[in-house]
Amino acid sequence: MRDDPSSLPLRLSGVRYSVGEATLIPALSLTLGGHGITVILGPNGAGKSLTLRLCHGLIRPTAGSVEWLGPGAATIRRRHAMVFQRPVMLRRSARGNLIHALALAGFGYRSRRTAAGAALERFGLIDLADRPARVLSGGEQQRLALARAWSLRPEVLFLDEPTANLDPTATRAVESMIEEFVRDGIRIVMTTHDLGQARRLADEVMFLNRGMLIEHAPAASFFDQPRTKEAAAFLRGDLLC
Ligand SMILES: Nc1ncnc2c1ncn2[C@@H]1O[C@H](COP(=O)(O)OP(=O)(O)OP(=O)(O)O)[C@@H](O)[C@H]1O
Repeated sequence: MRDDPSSLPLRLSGVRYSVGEATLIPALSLTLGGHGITVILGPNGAGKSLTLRLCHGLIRPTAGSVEWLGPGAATIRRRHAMVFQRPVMLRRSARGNLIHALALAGFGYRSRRTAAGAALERFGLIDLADRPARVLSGGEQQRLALARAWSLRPEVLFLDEPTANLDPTATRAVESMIEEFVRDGIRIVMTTHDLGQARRLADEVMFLNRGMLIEHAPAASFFDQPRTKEAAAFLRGDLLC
């Protein structure tokens, strides 16, 4: 568990995001605090990835605000990281990719080698350490991307469909890593299209449709008693309009 001051809660107030004439997110307000795993659900094009990108600061709202409100929010070191559906690996070994990310984050020569070794050990990647990262399988690359994010010690980790295109064994391996992150005190915010995975992992669910937050509820009540007809239809597998 971390003992440094938290940068959470994260508050989005009246966030609009437009590209040209198109308003993709009309008005999003939400607060993320506490611990555990928030799963963002919704049909294709609902705005799940855009919401993660807005939270992480990869894109800026056209209107409204994204604010980290905790006492640790002002510290210089970036407190949040994001892992994408298709991880970007540099043309170097698995270990080299970790060391490079740690160097960019300001780790010294010795400490980045130690931290990279620790991440490879911790997540069962040591046998792959010297292989070129780009020849690793999709599941191995995703585990390496997660280990790379973990090694940077983020407080919050945004994961965009971390198991898309992975087989059940690789999916399970990634889910185990996510559960370990939570045990380490990392706050997870992730998207998935896998409802089984959402049920296995989520502490709370944010359900989006057409760029709007329709429900934000504890996972048990969302799955057992969705409050809106849109969420109920989504859980039944019906098409939403
Ligand atoms: N730069 C952009 N320019 C125009 N439209 C965009 C842009 N980025 C996203 N969109 C549109 O915004 C909508 C929401 O996109 P987003 O990627 O957040 O959806 P999503 O919920 O993650 O969908 P999926 O489940 O298919 O990944 C989509 O209709 C998408 O086409």
